[in-house]
Amino acid sequence: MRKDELDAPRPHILVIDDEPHLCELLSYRLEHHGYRVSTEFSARGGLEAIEQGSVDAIILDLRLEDADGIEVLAELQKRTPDLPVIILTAHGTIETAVLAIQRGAYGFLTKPFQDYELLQKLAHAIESGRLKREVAGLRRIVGDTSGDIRLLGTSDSIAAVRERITRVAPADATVLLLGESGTGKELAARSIHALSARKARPFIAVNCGALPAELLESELFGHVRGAFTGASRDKDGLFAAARGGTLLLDEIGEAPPPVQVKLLRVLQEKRFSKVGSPAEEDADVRIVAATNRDLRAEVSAGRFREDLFYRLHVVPIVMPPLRERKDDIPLLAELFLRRSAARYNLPEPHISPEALRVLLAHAWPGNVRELANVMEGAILLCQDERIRPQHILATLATPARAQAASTPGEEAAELSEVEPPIVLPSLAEPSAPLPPLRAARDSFERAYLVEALRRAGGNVSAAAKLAGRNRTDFHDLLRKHGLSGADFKA
Ligand SMILES: Nc1ncnc2c1ncn2[C@@H]1O[C@H](COP(=O)(O)OP(=O)(O)OP(=O)(O)O)[C@@H](O)[C@H]1O
Repeated sequence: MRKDELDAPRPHILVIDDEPHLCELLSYRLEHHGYRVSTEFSARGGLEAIEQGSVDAIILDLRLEDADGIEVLAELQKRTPDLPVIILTAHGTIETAVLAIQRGAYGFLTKPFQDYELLQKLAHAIESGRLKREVAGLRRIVGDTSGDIRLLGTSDSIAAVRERITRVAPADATVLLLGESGTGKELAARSIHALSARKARPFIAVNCGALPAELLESELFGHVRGAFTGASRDKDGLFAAARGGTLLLDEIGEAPPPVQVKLLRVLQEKRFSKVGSPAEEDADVRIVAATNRDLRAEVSAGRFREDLFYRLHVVPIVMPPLRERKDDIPLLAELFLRRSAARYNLPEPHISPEALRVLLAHAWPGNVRELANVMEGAILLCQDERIRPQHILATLATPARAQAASTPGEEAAELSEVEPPIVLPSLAEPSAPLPPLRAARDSFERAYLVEALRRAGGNVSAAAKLAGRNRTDFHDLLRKHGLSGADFKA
């Protein structure tokens, strides 16, 4: 080994796998190649371990005894988005591994794997994590705002939301953000934090619907050693981590009843206790909650506590759906086009007036998130300086196609040429920029889902069957692409 290699700190790998034998084997192999290795046998232990910091990459088994690997991955992504995760999977679970990649895992290895595969993937993953952190650091230095927290748009309704945010942000009042998926609730929460006196302290978002009650409770409030099997040490929760800052309770409508009880106490008394401990601590945290459910209906149905509802409903802010503020579409579409062009290092095309009309005709069930995805797909399909209707239609849901195709004249002729249901970036065109594999795969996946829904007449179970996927996975895919079965019903 060279001297500089000896001096360099050894990359730290965290292995989360409930098979002790495999953990031992991986440690042995990786340590032999100069890595520092820690192992955890449970999701809970793994999540605790990354809080100690200093991990460079994670190897995660998708089948853990105490949690579903996909959910653990989502949690890891939320807490440490730049930390690369390599998934370990057995034969026969490749589909899940692919889903994990779509959810942000760096890569996957199928058991049994060869040393060279493991080492190669790890080296790439660590390098990619390092670059991401470096870029994020540079962005902070040059004040780049592509991770922007402003709610853009010139419509009256979004201007009213911005104004309300500006007014309530400095006060410490609890804010409840209501609105469909993809309307910008999380972005609004970040704006509130950034405009408040707490801005120098942490902003932490937690999805209350993603974890089982017990795990969520310990995530939020922490636990003491011995509180439950496997609680081998005291651990702080997110209320402690966000001290002085803001905690976004996302999908609050899905919070399990025991967690609702504890949250009510925090809102009433500003105090909480760790799981398993009688001692109380101050909750110096501003709470922002968000939901796409009708919380009043949840209260009436007995699924959400009425007292908690009133505690949260201090300052409600309703995020308008994109279809009700179509004036914002041109500006947002341009913005997402510019961002995607920068991301893929492509020239910035213009949106043709015909393409803009298609954008304006669509109902946007997935709201701003869907628009961002469609513009990303369009730039990858576009081969010159103009985004045309077919680039939009290739990744857009059916209703816009139907509405746009009824437009008279030349434009309708252009639209009728775009029927092929699944359009791939033209790989046969050597002069066209080759999109990154992942983006091309996403673009294809979306067009495929649109076609499956169209053929199944909007029936999600039937479409899932056509695609050979189970209903839950299929729903996840639809959500990812901002698609809804309802839009394909006759
Ligand atoms: N007005 C806006 N200006 C700029 N970007 C926006 C705006 N609204 C939403 N976005 C972007 O759209 C995407 C979805 O927004 P966000 O995650 O905040 O929505 P959400 O309502 O929290 O969705 P969900 O309920 O599914 O969690 C994000 O990338 C966000 O930055």
